[in-house]
Amino acid sequence: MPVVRALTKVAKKALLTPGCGCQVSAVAVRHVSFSPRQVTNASDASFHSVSFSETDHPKVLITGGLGQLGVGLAKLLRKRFGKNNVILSDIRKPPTHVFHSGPFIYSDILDYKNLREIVVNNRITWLVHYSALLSAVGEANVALARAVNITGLHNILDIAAEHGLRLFVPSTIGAFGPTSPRNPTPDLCVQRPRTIYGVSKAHAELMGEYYHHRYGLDFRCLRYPGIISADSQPGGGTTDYAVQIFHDAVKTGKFECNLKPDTRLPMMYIDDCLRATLEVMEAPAETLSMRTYNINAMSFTPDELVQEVQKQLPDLQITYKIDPVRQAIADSWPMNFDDSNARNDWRWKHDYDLPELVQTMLNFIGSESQVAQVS
Ligand SMILES: NC(=O)c1ccc[n+]([C@@H]2O[C@H](COP(=O)([O-])OP(=O)(O)OC[C@H]3O[C@@H](n4cnc5c(N)ncnc54)[C@H](O)[C@@H]3O)[C@@H](O)[C@H]2O)c1
Ligand SMILES: C[C@@H](O)[C@H](N)C(=O)O
Repeated sequence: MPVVRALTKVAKKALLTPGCGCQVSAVAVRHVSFSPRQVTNASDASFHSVSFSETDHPKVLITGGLGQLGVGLAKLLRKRFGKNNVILSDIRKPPTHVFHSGPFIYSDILDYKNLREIVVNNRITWLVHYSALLSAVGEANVALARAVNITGLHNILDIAAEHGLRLFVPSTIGAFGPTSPRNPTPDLCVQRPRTIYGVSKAHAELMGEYYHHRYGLDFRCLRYPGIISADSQPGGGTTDYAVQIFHDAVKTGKFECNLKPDTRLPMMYIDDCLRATLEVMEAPAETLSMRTYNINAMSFTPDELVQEVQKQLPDLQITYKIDPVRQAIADSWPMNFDDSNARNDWRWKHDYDLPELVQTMLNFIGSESQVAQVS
């Protein structure tokens, strides 16, 4: 299915599906006796009620875990901390293989009381907050994106502060805008994003850092580039073309690209992204000179990606049908990301450049499609 149609379908689904977070108008009003607003100085942050010895494994909750990144992260964290120490959650129904691979729980991040109950009953110590509406879907439904990405984040921050959790919230290249330096984009510079997604992520960075300084919240944030994965589908972003091309190339030998051939964006293979997430979560606090870091691996245009894929599949045919919404977003985003602070502070290092990415994606999708043909 062409990407544009797939996106429209995702956006419509987000608008129409009951329980997809659309109960925005009924956002839960908080009835709690504690609020970080009641904490009067940073030293009071020692109220943390959960006893968690450093020698224990963390007990992790992942919100929005059924999207492109959550299932892979759960797999990585379960390998490290044990299957039952990592709980996936979402508002969607998990596929059978995910349901049987470890603990799964329903959680709508707009339901503050339910979220708190899950954290308390499961003695959660780390929270990875993945729920969000991405850039293109967000522009198609600003009210829902504002509710999930901003109101939802407020719930997460309060619960994390209240229960002394280590909190990871991903940000994005989309937290920058047309007035930011684009080549390269450093950690600290002008941030005036022009999408609701970008505005909500810049807000998340600032709120997380504020809670860190004000209440001692252990907030950690990475700005991810566009993430490319073979066994999970992107949720409606501007960088989705760089995933879809591999599926179409293997299955039909044709690809219609919705960005111009010379649109350069930072990108990363999913294994690097998930490993970075674990590494920054495990980094000793004293190594973190900042709480929000750019991370980077490679940067390419559709034309450069096509040329690399054509080294393996020379018959691949490309056409361009530009989506004006996505093109305008991409034109306002960084072309190259400066991640030198992550590399210096906690030794971030990517494994996959463009050739390894293309080889890995084609191997995975190619072998999957062979299995499908046989069965
Ligand atoms: N994938 C990327 O390229 C990329 C790049 C930069 C940053 N990020 C960030 O990483 C995180 C995960 O990204 P992803 O690609 O897996 O996203 P995704 O869109 O694939 O998945 C998001 C998930 O959030 C869930 N969700 C929506 N409303 C919810 C609600 N009210 N309560 C609970 N869950 C809800 C959805 O059901 C979905 O499964 C997001 O915060 C995203 O902004 C992703
Ligand atoms: C870059 C990232 O945040 C997401 N893949 C998007 O395009 O919206």
